[in-house]
Amino acid sequence: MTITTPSPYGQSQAETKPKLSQLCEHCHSRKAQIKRPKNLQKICKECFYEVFETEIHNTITNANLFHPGEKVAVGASGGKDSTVLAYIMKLLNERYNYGLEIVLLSIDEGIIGYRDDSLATVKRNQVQYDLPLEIVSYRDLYDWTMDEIVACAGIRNSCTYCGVFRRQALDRGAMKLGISHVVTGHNADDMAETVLMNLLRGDVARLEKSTAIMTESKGSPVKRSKPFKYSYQKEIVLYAHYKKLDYFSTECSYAPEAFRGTARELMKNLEAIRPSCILDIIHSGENLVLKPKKQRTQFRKNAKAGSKVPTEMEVRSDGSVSLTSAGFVDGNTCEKCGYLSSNKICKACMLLEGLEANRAKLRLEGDQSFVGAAKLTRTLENLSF
Ligand SMILES: Nc1ncnc2c1ncn2[C@@H]1O[C@H](COP(=O)(O)OP(=O)(O)OP(=O)(O)O)[C@@H](O)[C@H]1O
Repeated sequence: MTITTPSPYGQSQAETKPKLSQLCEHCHSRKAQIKRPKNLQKICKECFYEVFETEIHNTITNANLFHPGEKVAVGASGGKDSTVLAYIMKLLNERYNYGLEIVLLSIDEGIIGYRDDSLATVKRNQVQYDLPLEIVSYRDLYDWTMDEIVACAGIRNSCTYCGVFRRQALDRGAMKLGISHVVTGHNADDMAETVLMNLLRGDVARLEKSTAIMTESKGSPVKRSKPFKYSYQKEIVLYAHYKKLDYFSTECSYAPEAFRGTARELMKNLEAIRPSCILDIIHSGENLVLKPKKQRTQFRKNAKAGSKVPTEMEVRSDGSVSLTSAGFVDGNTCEKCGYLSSNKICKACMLLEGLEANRAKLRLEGDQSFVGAAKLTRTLENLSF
């Protein structure tokens, strides 16, 4: 088999699997079978499993991610990252006696032909890994599915809606299970991509948090962590492939957020020239020293006073939606849904308000059809809330 691995020096080139005569650079006894995307080391399958698993264990222990007796939910989408995460969490928990109680938590966003198929994979994983599974749907929580949202609000902002709703849905699902820690399959590529994106957008507030392995949002009792913070996407795929894990590999039916897609392309091009750049970008993000918050807040206030003042929701020129804080304090609950929120109205309710307004507008215009309504989608893509 030919593995297409980019050259670390200059132009991309197809590199073949190490020659069978080459010995593993790790154990020096077995034949090398894999060239590690992270450092181009030629190693055997067994050593690859060992280094890959040990690096994740080291990430977990260095960051003190868990404590014995803790109940942890694995955000399980059925995709490669979270499938490998569920497998590895179970494996490491048993190997190193973390003492965790692990549950699979899936969100059904209501995307026909995508999420229904990937959830079927999670249901098989539940049996394969012998882990309990909880499924929470947007339909039950918000009375909207993503298919309906896209038909109503257009495809351009779909990632924003989905991201806000999923975050809250994961929290709600975890709280329902009495769990206050969710782990997700976000990997090193995702993290480097986020650093780049925030840097390119000048989003200093997000830049500061983008390399955190554990995050706790204001107003949420559920913390999140990323045990794959230093794991390369390509290695996760190789691991899933060689371990023959059962995962769903189709991309989401809705286009990725435009700007993230561009940052991803940029990352891939950089990785092709210099594989270590993924870790280097994360390292740079970790070591960025930002101005003290007070000065930055003042700077933002001045900028706001002199220019267009962003309201609670702003549709940016690249099509993404920015939800800005209205300045309320921690510990509030949303006035509409009662869910914990640092704002008067939680982000999910703000988005739902916009959707309901659009739905009402469409009804006034006499158009009742939502699902698959291309004309409607085009019209609504020009609307902002
Ligand atoms: N529907 C979902 N239900 C539960 N967790 C989810 C869901 N979607 C995403 N996640 C969590 O968020 C992580 C990042 O999701 P993202 O949509 O960026 O997908 P991805 O990089 O393709 O990951 P995966 O391969 O696991 O689908 C996933 O690894 C998973 O842990």
